[in-house]
Amino acid sequence: MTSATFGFAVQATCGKARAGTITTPRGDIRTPAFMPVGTAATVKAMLPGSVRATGADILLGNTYHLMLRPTAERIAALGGLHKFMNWDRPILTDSGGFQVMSLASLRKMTEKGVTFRSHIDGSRHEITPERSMEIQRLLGSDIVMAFDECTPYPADEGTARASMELSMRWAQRSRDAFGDRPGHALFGIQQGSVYADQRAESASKLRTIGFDGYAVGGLAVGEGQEKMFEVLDYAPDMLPEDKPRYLMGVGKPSDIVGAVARGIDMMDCVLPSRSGRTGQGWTARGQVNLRNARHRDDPRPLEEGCTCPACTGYSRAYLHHVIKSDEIIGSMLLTWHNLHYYQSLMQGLRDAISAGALADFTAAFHANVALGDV
Ligand SMILES: Nc1cc(CSc2ncc[nH]2)c2nc(N)[nH]c(=O)c2c1
Ligand SMILES: [Zn+2]
Repeated sequence: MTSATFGFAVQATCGKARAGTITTPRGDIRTPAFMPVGTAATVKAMLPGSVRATGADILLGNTYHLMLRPTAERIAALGGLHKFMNWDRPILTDSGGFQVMSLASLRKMTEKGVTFRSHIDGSRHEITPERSMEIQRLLGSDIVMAFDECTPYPADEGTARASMELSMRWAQRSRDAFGDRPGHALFGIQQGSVYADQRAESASKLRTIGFDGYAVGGLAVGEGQEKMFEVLDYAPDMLPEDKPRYLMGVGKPSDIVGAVARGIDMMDCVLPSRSGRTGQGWTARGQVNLRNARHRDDPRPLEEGCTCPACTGYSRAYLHHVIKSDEIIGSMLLTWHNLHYYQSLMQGLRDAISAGALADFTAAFHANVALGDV
């Protein structure tokens, strides 16, 4: 299905959890949704068709990486990011601030924006809310993120407040620069660290500005699952319930189950792809480290019953061998399996919410993980 405009409809709820659909001109996104990360215009070790085969409806791109190489102007001249990377479904792009703070050097932040030197070749660059909106427009992304500062953790109340207030001023400038782009969405990003009053002020400011969706930012920054859930016990409720809620940078499977139960509709994380390349397999029974010698004679698949190419075509012994030998197929198979597992988890969550049985699903999820890998 496609729609000329951007829309969101909730089809079912179970407690705070919602099952819904985001409609975009490039296709529908079933929520709760997990978005694979395609930082440099590729989900590493995967062809776009393979990403789709895992069940992904949308993937992520990165303003920071693409502005440095090959540049947004070059991608625009070549027809935009969808054509460039051969993915014709929705793309969400992050706005660049988070990556600048975590990757670039010689960073200088002012009210205007951030100047920095590229981690690739040391060249000087500047990102402002206006430049971030221009880059994401040049890329052609369907969901654009406001330019924000992800408040580091831990931050005292004064530091968190100054950071949140800067992000809210940048959110207004992002909205003003984005303009009116039917079929394209602009998402605001809530900050406020772990302080409920600041989270409320941030949400209120974002509502006043008005966005097509709202992200919970400033989490998954080292606070740990318990603290993250403590904030998620109230922060998503502060955001408009008729718009998608996106928790940025999350997470491992148990993070995802807990976040969905607290009202989150969209998540993204490099974990399934990045850890796949190091030989980590994620399964319903927990993590399996294929580098471990205990797998070298094991003829069984990574996960019994999994229908992905890694589990239907290969043994643990083979996966152990190609991972230890650093063969490219090892990254391909483990990434595919992990993304397939994550999408299966999302499908299970969507089905459980629609059946009003999320508590049972959650209990079974934790019971399976407790069984551990055999
Ligand atoms: N934890 C976390 C992760 C990300 C990157 S999400 C991402 N970008 C590309 C891939 N994934 C964040 N991004 C922004 N803009 N703001 C945040 O507060 C924030 C917090
Ligand atoms: Zn599998």
